[in-house]
Amino acid sequence: MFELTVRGHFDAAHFLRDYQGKCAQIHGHTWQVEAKIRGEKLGTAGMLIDFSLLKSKLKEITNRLDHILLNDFPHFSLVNPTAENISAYIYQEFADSLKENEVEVFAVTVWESTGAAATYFRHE
Ligand SMILES: Nc1nc2c(c(=O)[nH]1)N=C([C@H](O)[C@H](O)COP(=O)(O)OP(=O)(O)OP(=O)(O)O)CN2
Ligand SMILES: [Zn+2]
Repeated sequence: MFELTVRGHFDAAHFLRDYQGKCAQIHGHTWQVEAKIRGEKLGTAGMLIDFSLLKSKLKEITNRLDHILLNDFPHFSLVNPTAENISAYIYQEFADSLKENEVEVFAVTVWESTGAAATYFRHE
């Protein structure tokens, strides 16, 4: 089994509903995103899947979230734009974008700051 890792980032504002504390106020983060892909079969070039393809697909997703107020983004109108919910959103979108490829999106981690991150992965 092979595991590949690609990283991206986006800058966005958010505020947390149902939350007592400073994060209930609008504020921003540079969100770092890390996605892990797993698979067994290498192609003839010796690659599981091209890093450039993974990075461009991840960028297409992070670009949707870049320089916006996350609370205005349709997906986050019902669920709070926490690191947890953002990692689950990116996981699902990334997995959908790779469904034609013989790889599995294993996990997506979203770092809200250097000291705090949330990871989404599917429990077997
Ligand atoms: N489990 C989660 N907890 C919190 C989340 C989250 O997404 N998941 N988000 C927040 C806030 O967005 C907040 O911006 C981050 O809070 P906090 O780390 O307390 O604040 P700072 O980045 O300013 O860090 P300092 O250590 O206070 O400088 C809160 N919790
Ligand atoms: Zn925040």
